[in-house]
Amino acid sequence: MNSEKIIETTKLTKAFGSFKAVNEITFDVKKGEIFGFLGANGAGKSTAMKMLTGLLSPTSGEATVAGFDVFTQQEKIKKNIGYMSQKFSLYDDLSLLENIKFFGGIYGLSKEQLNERGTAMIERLGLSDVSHKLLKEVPLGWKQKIAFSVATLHQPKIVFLDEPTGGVDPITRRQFWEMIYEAADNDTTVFVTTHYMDEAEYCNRISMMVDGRIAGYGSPKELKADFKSENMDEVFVKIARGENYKLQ
Ligand SMILES: Nc1ncnc2c1ncn2[C@@H]1O[C@H](COP(=O)(O)OP(=O)(O)OP(=O)(O)O)[C@@H](O)[C@H]1O
Repeated sequence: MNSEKIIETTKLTKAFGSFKAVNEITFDVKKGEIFGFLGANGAGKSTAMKMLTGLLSPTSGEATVAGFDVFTQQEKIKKNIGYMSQKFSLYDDLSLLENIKFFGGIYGLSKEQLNERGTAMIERLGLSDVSHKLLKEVPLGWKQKIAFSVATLHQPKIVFLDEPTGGVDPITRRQFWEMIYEAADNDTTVFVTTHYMDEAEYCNRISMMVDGRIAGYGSPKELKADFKSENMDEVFVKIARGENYKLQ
């Protein structure tokens, strides 16, 4: 990780009528960082993420993603990012390798790149022997790994992961996080939402949202010190209860 900012927001806001789903959030993400974006249900994470991925126009404030403006350069942003959602939209009736190639094609990779990177990816995942299996035949944990591979095959500058490990067991989650570390080691910035507080500990820095605003921001170590907590679970509970913090 270096000190170059790859995402930067200033008072970024999204209002639906008079309701501010995201209310003046200011934060930055550094290149190669694993940045955790946390908050209770309805705190405004998805709305913020949609603005940062060029899917939703902000109401006010400022933000750049990979150097591009979220108000005016949304198409350029989309070309420079990868995205994986909890409800990953891979095809159940395609094989693992076919899914990788199909979605890699959508991201604009050539046939040669798809063959080369798709096969290398499958090998790295240890799934070579089963690459012909249909997606519907494999466990959830494998699907998530494939979805992550698809989101990073075009080697984006930033990958956005929306609750990528929902519903899988701790060992599979741990393996998934190894992929995240590997991507970050290769200078891909990782922006990840999660409800698992053990995963929050794996992030370099975190922002925690409450009611559209940022209520906690810093490394896990800093947040534990700020909130006089032993672990991130405790930090989260204190923030969710509205204890001990100043909203941004
Ligand atoms: N299009 C919309 N119109 C009106 N209100 C909306 C719209 N989208 C989201 N909201 C509201 O904005 C608030 C924040 O929603 P958002 O989905 O961003 O939260 P979240 O933190 O991602 O929650 P979750 O973890 O449940 O996905 C919620 O109160 C939601 O009902």
